[in-house]
Formats: sequence, C-alpha cells, structure tokens
Amino acid sequence: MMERFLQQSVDAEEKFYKYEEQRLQIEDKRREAEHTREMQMLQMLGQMLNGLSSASQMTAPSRSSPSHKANLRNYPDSLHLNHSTFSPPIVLERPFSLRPTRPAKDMENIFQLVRNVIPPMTSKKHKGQDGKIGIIGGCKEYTGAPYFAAITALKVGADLSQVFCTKDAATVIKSYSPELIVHPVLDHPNAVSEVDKWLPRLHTLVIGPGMGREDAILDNAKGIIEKAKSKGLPIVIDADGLWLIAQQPSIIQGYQRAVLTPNFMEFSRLYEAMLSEPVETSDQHGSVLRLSQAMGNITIIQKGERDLISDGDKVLVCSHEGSSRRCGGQGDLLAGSLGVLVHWALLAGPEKINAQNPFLVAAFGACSLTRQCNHQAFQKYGRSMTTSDMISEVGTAFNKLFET
Ligand SMILES: NC(=O)C1=CN([C@@H]2O[C@H](COP(=O)(O)OP(=O)(O)OC[C@H]3O[C@@H](n4cnc5c(N)ncnc54)[C@H](O)[C@@H]3O)[C@@H](O)[C@H]2O)[C@@H](O)CC1
Ligand SMILES: Nc1ncnc2c1ncn2[C@@H]1O[C@H](COP(=O)(O)OP(=O)(O)OP(=O)(O)O)[C@@H](O)[C@H]1O
Repeated sequence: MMERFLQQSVDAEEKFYKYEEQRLQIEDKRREAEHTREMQMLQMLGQMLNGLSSASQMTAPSRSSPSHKANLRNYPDSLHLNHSTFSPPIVLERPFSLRPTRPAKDMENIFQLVRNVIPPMTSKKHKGQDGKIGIIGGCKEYTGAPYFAAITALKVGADLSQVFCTKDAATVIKSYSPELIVHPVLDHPNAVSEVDKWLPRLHTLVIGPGMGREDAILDNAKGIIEKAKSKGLPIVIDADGLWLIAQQPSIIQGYQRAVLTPNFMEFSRLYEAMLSEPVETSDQHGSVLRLSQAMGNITIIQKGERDLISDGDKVLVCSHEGSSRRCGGQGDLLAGSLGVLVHWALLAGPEKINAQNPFLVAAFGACSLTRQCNHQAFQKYGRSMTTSDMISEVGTAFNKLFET
C-alpha cells in the first residue's frame, strides 16, 4: 500500500517535471527565434553602417573552446552546451525578487532550472546519493571557514561532508560538529596521496576556505587539484584556493568543471594575473566575461552587491535581496552550497536544465540561497547577525526559494 503510494508520488513528480521541461523547451524556442530576429536586424544595421563607412566592421569575440567533455565521470552529457562559436556573448540581467510584481520571465526560467535539479526525496535512496562533498581547507588560524562550508553543504542536502585540513585544525573543527568527517592530512608529507584515496568517493571538491597560504600547503592543494582534474571531479575554488590560482592560473585554466568564487579583491588579483591590467570597474559585466574567457571559459562568480556569474558566454546577475551586514564567512556558506548544487546540476542532465551550462545554473542557485539566508538572518538579528545565524536559516531559505 505504502509502496504504491510512493510510486504514485514518484510518477506524479515525473509527470510534473516532463510538463515543466516541455514548457521550458517551448519558451526556449521562442527566445531562440527572438534572438535570431535580433541578429538579423543587427546584421541589416551592420550592412547599412558599412554602406555609410566602409572602414567599419563588426567583430565578435571568439571563445577559446577546450573540450567541454573531458572526463565526465558518470554524469549525463551535461556539458554539451549550445554555444555558437561566433555569436556575440549574451548578457542577461537577471535581477531577482520574491515580490510578485517584479519577476523577469527570464529570471523565473533560470530559477525554475535550479528547482528542476533538486533531487526528489524518496525512501529508495542510500546514504551518499544526494551528495558527498569534500572541503580542502582549515589550518591553525582558520577553523571557522571550512566548518561553515562543510556544514552548509549538509544543510543544503548533501549526505556526507568531509573536511581535509591540517593536523592542528582537525580537533577544533571536529569539536564544532559531530556531523563532519575530518581528516588531519593537509600538512602530512603524503597529503596528496592521502586525499587522492578519498576522491573516488566524493562528488565535488571545494578548495580553499581557511586553507592558509603556506607554501607547503599550497603545493599540496595544487597536487590535489591535479588529481581531481584527472578524475573529472567538479571543483569549486574559493578564498586561499584563489590565491594559489592567481599565482599559477594554469593549474585550473581550461578546466570547465570548475567554478571560481572571487570577492572583489580576489577577482582583481586574478584579473591582473590573467589580463595584465587593472580591472575595468566601470564595466563589471565585461570584466567578468573577459576573465572567464581568459581562464578558458571556466564559470566565475564575482561576489558583491550584485553577484555576476559568467562562463565567458553569458553573464547572469543575481541581485536577490540580502542585507547590509557583511560579516566574515558568508563566502564560505556560498562555497559549501555551490558544492552541492554543482553535483545536482550535473546529475540532473541537460534535459532538466534546458541544455544550459549546469555550472551557471548551480551558481545562480547558490548565490540566491546565500543572499536569502543573509536576508532572513538579518531580519532576526540585525547588526549582531553572524554567519552561524545565516547557516541556521539554510533550511527555511531553501524551502522558500526552491520548494514552494
Ligand atoms: N571564521 C573563519 O575562519 C573565517 C576565515 N576566513 C578565511 O580567511 C582567509 C583570508 O580571507 P580574506 O577574505 O581575508 O582574504 P584576502 O587576503 O583576499 O582579503 C580580502 C580583503 O579584501 C577586503 N575586501 C573584500 N571585498 C572588498 C571590496 N569589495 N572592496 C575592497 N576591499 C574588499 C576584505 O576586507 C579583506 O580584508 C581565507 O582562508 C578565508 O577562507 C574567511 O572565510 C572569513 C571567516
Ligand atoms: N554588498 C553586498 N550586498 C549584498 N550581498 C552581498 C554584498 N557583498 C557580498 N554579498 C553576498 O555575500 C556573499 C559572500 O560574499 P563576500 O564578498 O562576503 O565573500 P567573501 O569575502 O569571500 O566571504 P568570506 O568572509 O567567507 O571570505 C556573496 O555571494 C554575495 O551574495
């Protein structure tokens, strides 16, 4: 009886997703047609301008296109993106508000894509299926950051969160929470092979929160990134992981199964390292687009008043209402939730996300969630709000955004 009931709810859910898929496909076709019309008009305009001045020429930035398909592990063919090599980059403004009067249709569509990737809750699953996330970080000075990232991953819905930190940090992190699995290996002489043993049992790696910047640890992080890349493991890089990338961008350049999450300072360092000039602050969209292209179309989230998300082809803007409180650790919450959403977006496959880039969908979801947690916690605690208060809001914020 119970089984039949469960089967019926699974069937109903599948029907719902099918219907949603069809609706999104129709919407996508409509937008493609609109886009084609706009391109034709632009071409006509270009021809007219050419007639006026023979010197003028329309150029479109070209994408470097390293294989999207390298090392896909067991995921569906989710990185086969519908990019046209010569089409100009699309810049999409997607302000987000829960207020019914403002939602832009495009924004609601991408939001629906995030909802589509959330795995259904059924009694048929075993531990681990909804996500096993590894956090590389945590040293003597910083024990909070890896904890924030790891506990957030669990609260978003991952089944297991494992922290790989230095020996000094392990007991401290463990004492914050019995839910976390903590490995004191990051300053071990065989750190890379110690972590490598665990990689086949993980779905995503989050590298950097509270990792510190000691040369030996950065070297180990580099080795771990190389091992993860060779296994096709999705990687989120934040904080001190970004410090490492700014010194040696080639470690991650062209690996499109990575997301970088720089704050303004981290973004500036990366930008200068890659483009040998200061960030153009008056053109934030252009800057994030250019940096992603220079990195080989890796997804980049530039965090700030508005989060700008780009894969070098599109720019999404998440300006979901947060608050004016900027306590440390909010970026760790973002990194942990992103680790889970990246796994879910890849697992869902291209049909569920309308053949969009799964890393963009996951990034948009994680930014919206972080900002919603910030908003809710600020309503309760105002100036005294801390990141732990935000983490307490993950469950309700997630339900409000994605499950109602
Ligand atoms: N409780 C903890 O253990 C925490 C540890 N953290 C760790 O601390 C380490 C260092 O992180 P930092 O972020 O300080 O590293 P950085 O050395 O990159 O410092 C960035 C600095 O830029 C400033 N900044 C940020 N946005 C800016 C903007 N828009 N304009 C101007 N200045 C801006 C910040 O005040 C910060 O001092 C990392 O390992 C990080 O993970 C942080 O995650 C915070 C919480
Ligand atoms: N001015 C702002 N207004 C609203 N939200 C913001 C603002 N700045 C950042 N955020 C939000 O806070 C999240 C974390 O960004 P932040 O810049 O604090 O990261 P960080 O400095 O890396 O954090 P951490 O303290 O964990 O190292 C971002 O995803 C963004 O959504």
